[in-house]
Amino acid sequence: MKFGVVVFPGSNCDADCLHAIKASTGQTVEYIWHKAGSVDGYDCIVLPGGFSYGDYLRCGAVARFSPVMTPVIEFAQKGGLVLGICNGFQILTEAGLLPGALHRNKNLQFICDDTYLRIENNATPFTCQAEVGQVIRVPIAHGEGNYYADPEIIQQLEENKQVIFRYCDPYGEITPAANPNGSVNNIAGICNSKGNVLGMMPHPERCAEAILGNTDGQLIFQSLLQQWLRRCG
Ligand SMILES: NC(=O)CC[C@H](N)C(=O)O
Repeated sequence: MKFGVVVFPGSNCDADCLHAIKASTGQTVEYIWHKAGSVDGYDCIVLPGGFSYGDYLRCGAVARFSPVMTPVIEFAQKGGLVLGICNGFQILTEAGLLPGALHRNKNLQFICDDTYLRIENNATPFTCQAEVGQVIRVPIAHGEGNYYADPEIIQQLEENKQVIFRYCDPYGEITPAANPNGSVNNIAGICNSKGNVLGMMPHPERCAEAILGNTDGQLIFQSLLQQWLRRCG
């Protein structure tokens, strides 16, 4: 399986992603420069976290027009796997590959903290190695992570089980206190209706190695590998 991690000007989690995906899956992982005109040959595209284009206008609003986004959108529309982490999630909403938007955090501050996430759906390529209801600990680091969509969109997301991760307490309870940024329904990550595009604000690449004291993030990368082996192996 071949992963590609897109590097935008201002990405700062690209190296972490490349390293964590390699360490978690043993697969080939390469950088893709934002000016690339093609993503041919990749099985999964990762849009990493960071401050693409200095977060000018809104987070992700400029990166969405990077040349690489044309082939990434085509790849996603053909069913290719796309994972957006933090700034990557923001870029996916700006590009229209995922519904809704990431607003400023409710407290208007940049938040860097550990969060607990409840896995809401394991019938996706990103969570097939997880149990529904499983709680994982994954850090966040963002200023604009407050997920918002119109009530009709939220209803659709909930009915179609497109909410994949929800902020919860350590016991899996979805409480207002466990919601770090004001996201509607404690939403931390969603997928598109086909299930091949996922955006999440927390950073699995920052908790995917024993030396970091937390390997929970491996679950996402290992799920991607397992579903690929099942389909193509
Ligand atoms: N870690 C990140 O990707 C941060 C995303 C974005 N710059 C924000 O602050 O919300």
